[in-house]
Amino acid sequence: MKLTEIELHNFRNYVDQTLEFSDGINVFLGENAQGKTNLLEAIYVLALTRSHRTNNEKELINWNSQTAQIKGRLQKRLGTVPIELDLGSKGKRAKVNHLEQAKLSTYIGQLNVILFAPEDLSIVKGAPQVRRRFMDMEFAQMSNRYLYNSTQYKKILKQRNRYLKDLHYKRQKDRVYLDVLSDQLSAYGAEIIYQRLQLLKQLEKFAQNVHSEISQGKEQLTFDYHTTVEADQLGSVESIYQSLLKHFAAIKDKEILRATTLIGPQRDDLHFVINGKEVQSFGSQGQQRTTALSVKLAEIDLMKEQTDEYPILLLDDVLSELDDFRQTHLLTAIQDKVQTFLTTTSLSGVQQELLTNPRIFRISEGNVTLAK
Ligand SMILES: Nc1ncnc2c1ncn2[C@@H]1O[C@H](COP(=O)(O)OP(=O)(O)OP(=O)(O)O)[C@@H](O)[C@H]1O
Repeated sequence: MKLTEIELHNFRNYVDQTLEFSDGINVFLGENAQGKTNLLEAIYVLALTRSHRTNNEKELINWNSQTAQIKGRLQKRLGTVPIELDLGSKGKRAKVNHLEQAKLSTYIGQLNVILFAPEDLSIVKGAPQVRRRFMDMEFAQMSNRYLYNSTQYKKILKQRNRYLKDLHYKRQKDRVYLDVLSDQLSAYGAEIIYQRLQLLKQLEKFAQNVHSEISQGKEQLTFDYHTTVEADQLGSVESIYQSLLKHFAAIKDKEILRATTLIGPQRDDLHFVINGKEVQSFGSQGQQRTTALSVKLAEIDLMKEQTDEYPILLLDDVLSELDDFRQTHLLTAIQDKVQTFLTTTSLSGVQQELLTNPRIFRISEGNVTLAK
């Protein structure tokens, strides 16, 4: 899938702007606060009807206007598709092929995007819940079964935690109901852990390729899923279920004392390992950034497997996070695969002669000129 053209009316600091894009790499180049990210945001909003930067949609509309409009032309395998999003005080209106869509859900998905912004570094550096959230969000998008299991799991987890509190504070005696909840939680938990492992295996394969390419084969990235389930019990849903049940039985008193559930997928973590060393603890800043980027870029391949079309890639201020060598390798690794849009204040670290057919837009105070 490619976005061949975008037209903006009163979107942020763009009153009337039309841009035609390259199939490969498109660069929005300029000083700070000139409107680079606004362009990337416009593409994101066109795709998902909401911004990655703000929940207040009024901010997206130019200060001197009441409405804004973003139009895009998509090149898909089956032909050209015009899409359009209108923003105003009465809400959003979306069109596909000039036809207004009754529901935004039929519109979203026309243009698939993957965004990588500096905040995504927290997948590597952040707390475990960031990684669990990452897995849950990604895998729920890819698998209805995963979404179902995690919804059920959360429901039962809530009940179980409430019951543990009752046992703790109200000194309730009936532990049989706790066993029932432990059994249900183990069943859904086992499904989740098993599916995470399967999907992580696929993601790891893709991330390994990207990482190896960016680091020129010097670094091998592997994933390590941390869970209380013993390594030799991870092979099937049934054995994970049995293991969780056994652990629940063993820690019953402790859980009542702490009044909360102490094991399960909501406590697991994902560790990233480069050449045998954990990146979170031992990786350099550059390695941590490359890892986050590799994991994010691996989603491109997973999405392609899923939807049969490549998404487009948005990179917000990512180059400055990488050394010159990795900047060039990142861009050459992705340029023939996926249409890319990136914002940067400088391209001096990139060997531009290695880019095929890049289009470089220079942005200054909301004015766009084609530099190449
Ligand atoms: N609703 C709006 N109407 C008009 N101008 C706006 C609106 N929202 C933001 N701007 C202007 O957009 C500019 C910021 O643009 P943007 O966030 O794209 O910067 P940038 O070029 O990405 O900079 P940086 O490199 O610092 O991130 C600011 O000058 C701001 O005043």
